Amino acid sequence: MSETPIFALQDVSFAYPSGHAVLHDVNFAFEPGQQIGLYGTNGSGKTTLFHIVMGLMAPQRGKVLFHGRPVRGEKEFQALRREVGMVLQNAEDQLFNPTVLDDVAFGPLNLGMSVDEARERSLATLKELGLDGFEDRLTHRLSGGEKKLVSLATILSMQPKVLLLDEPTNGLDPQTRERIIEILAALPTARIIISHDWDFLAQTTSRFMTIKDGRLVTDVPHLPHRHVHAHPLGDEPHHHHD
Ligand SMILES: Nc1ncnc2c1ncn2[C@@H]1O[C@H](COP(=O)(O)OP(=O)(O)OP(=O)(O)O)[C@@H](O)[C@H]1O
Repeated sequence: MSETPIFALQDVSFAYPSGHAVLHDVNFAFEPGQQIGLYGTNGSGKTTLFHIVMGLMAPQRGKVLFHGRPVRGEKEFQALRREVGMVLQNAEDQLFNPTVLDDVAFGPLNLGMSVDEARERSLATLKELGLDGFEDRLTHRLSGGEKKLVSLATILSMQPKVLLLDEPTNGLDPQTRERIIEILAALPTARIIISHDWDFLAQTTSRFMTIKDGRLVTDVPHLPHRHVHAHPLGDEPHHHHD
């Protein structure tokens, strides 16, 4: 018997106001403990899917469930966002405070922590990400990779139960990417990670899902290799039969 999903999408269809239909009858249940890599070609609707889960956009058909109940209003989505933290594809969209500490402490303060607790939590998170000493830096002056790391810190500092990461390794150098792998590999937190970086997904998730033509089409355990050279969901390798 499976546990109640943390969140689920039920018959979700979504089109942008331009008429561009992106998702078609998507059904998906995210169960506790799952660590999923989400793959799909550019423009296939991965980010859109995340935005619908978080309540940033409403589907024309179907619904989002949170712990088995339909999520209807902003108040209910706020409850969902306490458990599900999303790191946006574009760090610039996530950072809106003057300093790094303000940004990283924003979530914890919002969750009701005291200023001291929030500061302590934020400094610890920054340290974990190798960003000691960054707390007083001005966010708008950071490099692209640093912004990416700080945006991850703004979510990790809230210690969400589920992490939704939208292309977290984009623009990172190999060492920084490796650090993110180490951090995520050590975290037990359930997650969905959108990425085209197979090796990264192999090290930070345990299943693959693909989205194609607006439908979730694959859900397979993926290769446990540390270095994945082949496209695991691509063409079948040619088998030679005797
Ligand atoms: N605000 C919008 N208005 C109209 N169309 C949009 C809007 N945002 C996204 N789209 C279109 O919807 C489709 C899905 O976009 P989405 O960002 O979800 O794809 P994605 O799978 O995350 O892509 P990528 O891998 O390139 O980030 C794309 O064709 C995109 O051009």
